[in-house]
Amino acid sequence: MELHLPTLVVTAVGLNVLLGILMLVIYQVRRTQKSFLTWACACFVFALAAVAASLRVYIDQPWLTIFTADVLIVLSPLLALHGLRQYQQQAPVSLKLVALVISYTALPLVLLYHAPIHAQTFTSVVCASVYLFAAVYILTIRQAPALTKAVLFLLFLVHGGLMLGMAGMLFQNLSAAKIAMIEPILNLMLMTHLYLTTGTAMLFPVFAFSLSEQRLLELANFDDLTKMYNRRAFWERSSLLLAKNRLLRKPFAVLMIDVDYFKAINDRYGHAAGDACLKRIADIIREHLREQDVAARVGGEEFAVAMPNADHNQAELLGMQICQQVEQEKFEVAGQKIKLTVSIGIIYSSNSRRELAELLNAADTALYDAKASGRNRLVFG
Ligand SMILES: Nc1nc2c(ncn2[C@@H]2O[C@H](COP(=O)(O)OP(=O)(O)OP(=O)(O)O)[C@@H](O)[C@H]2O)c(=O)[nH]1
Repeated sequence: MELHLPTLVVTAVGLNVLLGILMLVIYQVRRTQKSFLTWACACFVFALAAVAASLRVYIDQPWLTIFTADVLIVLSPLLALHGLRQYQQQAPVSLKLVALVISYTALPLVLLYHAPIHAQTFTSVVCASVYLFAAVYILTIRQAPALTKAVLFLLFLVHGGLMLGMAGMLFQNLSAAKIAMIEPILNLMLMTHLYLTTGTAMLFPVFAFSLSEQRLLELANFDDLTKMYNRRAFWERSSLLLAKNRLLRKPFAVLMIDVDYFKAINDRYGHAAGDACLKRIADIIREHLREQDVAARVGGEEFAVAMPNADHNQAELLGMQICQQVEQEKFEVAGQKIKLTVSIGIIYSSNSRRELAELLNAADTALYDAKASGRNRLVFG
């Protein structure tokens, strides 16, 4: 295959400058998202690096075409990674890691830049490490949508592998004569590197926006503490299930679950301990649900479960299991063992004819009765 490296370099530089400008425009609109500014810098730095490196053929100034170019080549993915960290943490992120890697890169390059092949081998190893680190890092971004995450992971992984391959080839052929022999392969690798960098940069805005979209959905539907549905999402989902069951004349049950004397737990052990208990109770509820059940945290220390197509015994069994497990559990918080109980009100509709609001009110009344008659029990409404 005929390689037109100069054309490709010009295209890559042009695209990265354009991408950098695009990120700057986004940053103007979203001043709070510093990551766009960092990604813009990464694009400009990459374009500068490509220009500096390509001048090698025309001028003999190794401090610029090798030392400066190689430092910039390492700086670009480091900045991209820094932007990802800023986006994930949504808080100021220290530049320590960037400064550290750049210092440790620049120092050996001061000694190596008069031997271009050695310098290029070293730079490839550092870049490979940064890309592989970024691949692992992207997997830790929990709330990222799976597809964008997988594509970015693959891009970083392939890029890391490519850089390692490049370093390996350069290392085995350290003499200039041998390098001339493998030049077409090196050029191909360089081309792939330019494509991969530009492709990755293009993905950043997509990644950032899909992450915000995902976060918005999470905020709209999920409770932050327990990761259960919130009251709104519970209402939406159980209304649909109830309507479907009504058509099929199938039964429907609702459980309202409330932690007993929870105020005393907060007062005695602190709010953080209370939070940890709520999280554990949410897990206990989750562990006993059937696949089709919908559970939610509908109030401070109140949970609800909708059980479509469940008979009376199944609703009672779920209530008993939750009651018993909470009672048996020793909630370990900050080295202390806390005992808790829950009260449960259950309402059962054999043909799902009642409205959701009516069922929830009836389950609430049953819960009130469970509290009034001594707590740590379940009562059917
Ligand atoms: N830790 C923590 N506490 C919460 C949260 N939401 C509500 N609470 C607390 O839950 C407690 C509920 O207290 P009450 O409604 O008086 O009920 P209780 O003490 O559980 O008593 P009974 O329900 O009558 O058994 C209050 O102290 C709230 O501050 C939360 O997200 N985290």
